[in-house]
Amino acid sequence: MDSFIYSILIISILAFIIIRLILFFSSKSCNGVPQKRLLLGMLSLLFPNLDVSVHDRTAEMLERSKGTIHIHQYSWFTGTKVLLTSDPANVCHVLSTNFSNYPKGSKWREHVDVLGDTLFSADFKEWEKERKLVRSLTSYHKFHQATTKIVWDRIQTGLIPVLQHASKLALLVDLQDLFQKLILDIAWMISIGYNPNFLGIEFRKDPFSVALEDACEAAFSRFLMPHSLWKLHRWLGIGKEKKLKHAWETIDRVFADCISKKQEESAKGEDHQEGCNFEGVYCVTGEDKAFRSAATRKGLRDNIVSFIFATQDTTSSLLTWFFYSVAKHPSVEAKIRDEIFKNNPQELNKLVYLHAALCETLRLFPPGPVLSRIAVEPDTLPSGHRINGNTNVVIAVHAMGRMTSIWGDDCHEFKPERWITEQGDIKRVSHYQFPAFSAGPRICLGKELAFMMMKATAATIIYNYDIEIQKDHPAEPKSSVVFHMKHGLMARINSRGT
Ligand code: HEM
Repeated sequence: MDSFIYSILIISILAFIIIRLILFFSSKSCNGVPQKRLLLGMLSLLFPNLDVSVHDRTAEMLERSKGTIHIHQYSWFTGTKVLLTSDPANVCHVLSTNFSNYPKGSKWREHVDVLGDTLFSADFKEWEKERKLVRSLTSYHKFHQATTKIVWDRIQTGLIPVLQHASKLALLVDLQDLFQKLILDIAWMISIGYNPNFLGIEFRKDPFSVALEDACEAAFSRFLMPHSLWKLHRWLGIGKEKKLKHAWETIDRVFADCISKKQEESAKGEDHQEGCNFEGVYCVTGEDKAFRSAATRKGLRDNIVSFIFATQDTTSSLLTWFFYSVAKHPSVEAKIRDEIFKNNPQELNKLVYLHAALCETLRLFPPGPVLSRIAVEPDTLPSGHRINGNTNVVIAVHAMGRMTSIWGDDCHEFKPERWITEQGDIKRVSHYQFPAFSAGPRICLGKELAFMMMKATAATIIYNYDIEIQKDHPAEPKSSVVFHMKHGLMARINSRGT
């Protein structure tokens, strides 16, 4: 029955799309870009798993239209007009100068409803309050000390034994899966001081990461579909909505399990993280002294799930693309290793070339391929485009990393050197030109933490092991709000005996 309803739905949607495409192609060109190319570009944004080179074509198309495309015709599909931009001046205007006119909007909140009511989905006053709360945690000096300790401890006692085991038995392992588990354990430790130990030589199933990935895919497909269509899917309990329902249950179950185990540990006096995690921050700020009550437990659940999502999906995705890129560029790997040997793998601030190689990965494979905002009032952008209220402004973060107008003719090359000044420091690049961590008042709150985790993990692995990526492994991105690898990254790990 389920597949019957699904087939009928797919046939009617396809018929609808074909008719609309015929009408679409018969209309005139937009900004001098032929409609066929425009459609291809839109499709690449909507279905990033077509292949990575389609993203290059989106960048080309944006370049031809001077960085901005106003797609009036697209409104038939989502019910909203779309303006796609890669122009740094527009990015600055939307994310900073005219910030109050560009919230994420109520649809965004609905698309990521699995995260609950948190900083990520809030706008205006509610967002200000949430941001203040999370900031009070991330800028707390004890939080930095505690996170650094947690990260190194998980690498030494969690990651190294797994890599040693895989190396000894010459196992083929999925690096993406390893990074997801490592960062997940770290994120749980940071948020409530409890280690669920997903990373281990038993290669235990990790239902939480799978659930988060499914939730990301469902959120992405909601962005692509007309509102009423995904709601119909949800009502019928089919497709990605069915997966999301299961994912939601899993997330809630794992959350409840971790919280109760944490409470057991606390009751036994094994709590070593007083005042520097989410549980603690509620106490530190006096926001929510009674967080254990049912009403505030939801607040705690939403904040923790969002924090883990922000930390785990982004950082593990970037680490995966980093090892993929480094494997394709042995000279870069040699330079990173040389730098680590000259310094100490734990002195992360001295590892400038490694930092540059991570920035280069962020440029070419940003974990968040697009940023989306909704205009409240009509506005004129610095590029001269006039938009109506309710226009969806999409910042093409992924395409921006692949544009000659921003990065020069060698923009497709993986060249960490572009991030290093003549004095040997990291080059400062405007966030409006490189919005991988977003920019303006809503800029990512975890940039330093992310770099610390990525550098510590990468330095440890490159210092101790040779990573041999499986030949001809397909490196395709998933169709998701996060740029995960669709088939993971299979590799063998050879110990260097250092
Ligand atoms: C490579 C790693 C990371 C990348 C590329 C990244 C990127 C981003 C981006 C693009 C946004 C803006 C999203 C939007 O406005 O739609 C964001 C927001 C945010 N990130 Fe990160 N992030 C990373 C790691 C982290 C980590 C480790 C944390 C943990 C503290 C974190 C915490 C946050 C928070 C709390 C926000 C919401 C800020 C707000 O809306 O005011 N991120 N991040």
